[in-house]
Amino acid sequence: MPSEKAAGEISENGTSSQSSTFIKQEDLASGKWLKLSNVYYADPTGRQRVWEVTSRTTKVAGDLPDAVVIIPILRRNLHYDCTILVKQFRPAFCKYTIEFPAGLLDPNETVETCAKRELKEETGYTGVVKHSTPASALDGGMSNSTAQFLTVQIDGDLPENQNPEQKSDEGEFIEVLTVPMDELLSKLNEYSTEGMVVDSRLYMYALAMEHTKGMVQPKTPK
Ligand SMILES: Nc1ncnc2c1ncn2[C@H]1C[C@H](O)[C@@H](COP(=O)(O)OP(=O)(O)O)O1
Repeated sequence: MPSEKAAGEISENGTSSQSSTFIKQEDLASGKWLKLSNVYYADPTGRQRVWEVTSRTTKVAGDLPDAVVIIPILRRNLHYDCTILVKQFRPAFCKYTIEFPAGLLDPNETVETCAKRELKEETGYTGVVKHSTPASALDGGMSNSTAQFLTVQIDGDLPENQNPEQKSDEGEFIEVLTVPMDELLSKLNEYSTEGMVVDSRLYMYALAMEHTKGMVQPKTPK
């Protein structure tokens, strides 16, 4: 029989017996690309609280992601499987970052079309979408920004993928890195040591692959 819970207590599946509710949003400042707002809400005890939130002005619709992130898998005859990463200067850090290819969703564009377009623009490669995630939070503590992650398989033996040529936007200067999947975590550690900032989703992807190889043994219930 389920045990009784105190008000606001979190259950095993993560739901709360009382929930927080939105009250109102007050916009504080807006630029061309980003907006800063105060979001007022009531916590589970009924107390009013405020949170500072950033959002993108480019959001197409609430139920669509702001961005699409591509997980490229490059398959070639007689080669180990590789992934394709992008290195670019990010003004937020004033440093170079290492990320999966990604981009903002354009109006009237599907996530699949966006993934293929961004992959072509940023890396020159053409591929096939194999898997897509739901929209997930990119930095929930400070922003409502979301992304869908699309796994795209690239047949590196096809003629169109022999000499991939980027189609960069004006002001975009992107270096393409081809990294064997097997060496991903150690390569990311190297980039980090060299002073580049590695995107945390990419880092977690590499770390999870190591976990599945048994670096960290999942605890099983006794
Ligand atoms: N905070 C910001 N400040 C200035 N330009 C921004 C911006 N956010 C987006 N942009 C513009 C610059 C580029 O033309 C474009 C970049 O879009 P993208 O290639 O779709 O995404 P990403 O930069 O994540 O790869 O959007």
